[in-house]
Amino acid sequence: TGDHWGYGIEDGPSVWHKTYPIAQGNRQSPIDIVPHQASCDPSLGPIVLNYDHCTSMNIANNGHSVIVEFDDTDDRVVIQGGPLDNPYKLKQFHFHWGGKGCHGSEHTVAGNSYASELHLVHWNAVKYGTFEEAATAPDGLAVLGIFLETGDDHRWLNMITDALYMVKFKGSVTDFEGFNPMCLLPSSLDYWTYLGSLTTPPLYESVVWIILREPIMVSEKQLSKFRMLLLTEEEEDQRIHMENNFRPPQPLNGRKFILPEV
Ligand SMILES: NS(=O)(=O)c1ccc(C(=O)N2CCCN(Cc3ccccc3)CC2)cc1
Ligand SMILES: [Zn+2]
Repeated sequence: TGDHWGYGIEDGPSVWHKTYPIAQGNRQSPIDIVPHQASCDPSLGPIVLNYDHCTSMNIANNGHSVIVEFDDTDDRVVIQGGPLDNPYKLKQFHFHWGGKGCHGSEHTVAGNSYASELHLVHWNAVKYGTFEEAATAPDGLAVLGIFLETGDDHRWLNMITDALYMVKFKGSVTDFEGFNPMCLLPSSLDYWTYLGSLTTPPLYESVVWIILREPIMVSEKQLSKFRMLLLTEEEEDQRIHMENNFRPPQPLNGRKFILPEV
């Protein structure tokens, strides 16, 4: 079994529906966010993040992205407020990016895509026993999406990009402890929110999306280090670089993306 999906012509987003029919479901992600078409909901409060006790464990190349995993056995790293009825616990974060000089965000804003997009994946540990169980429930996951725009060097992203050479090959993992993702947040927590799905197989429709409106700035040099990652394993002869690992926007199907009263 294992994943035989990817982002190429043969195995990319346009054929995922053959193995994962939910790809053509009615709450798929990502979407194109058109700010002036957003609905206002004054009852939506601010997002509250509490990442202070950082319990990152490792950084890994899973053949689709680079992922930093957290120890979610404690209840310390949480997101709450906004559209969320419960506190959710941080499980992992990962990135999506483009090729050299190409943009690679998943969500777009009025048709414009950013260079990259960071996803902080949280799960509803109040209602569900495990991440895997939550990942199949309509209110199981909350993913915080942050856009990355090219500009100045991001001083804290270097901690991640400096570790990427250790996880060059698919299937590689290395210790990565004590990283606090608070350092990757923009100055404003203003957000849009909508109900959607995982943007990779199995594409479960289990995600409350919270997309921050303000991007963070990273340098082209930092982004180029993500493209050094390989889709292929160490023992393989072929070396295929990991880039353009993003799904394009999906039909809204009548969904609204909402912003709190500005
Ligand atoms: N781009 S994203 O939408 O933010 C995103 C979020 C989370 C994942 C994620 O963690 N995985 C790996 C493992 C768990 N599966 C679910 C599962 C698979 C098999 C048995 C039960 C649940 C989901 C994919 C992927 C993508
Ligand atoms: Zn993602």
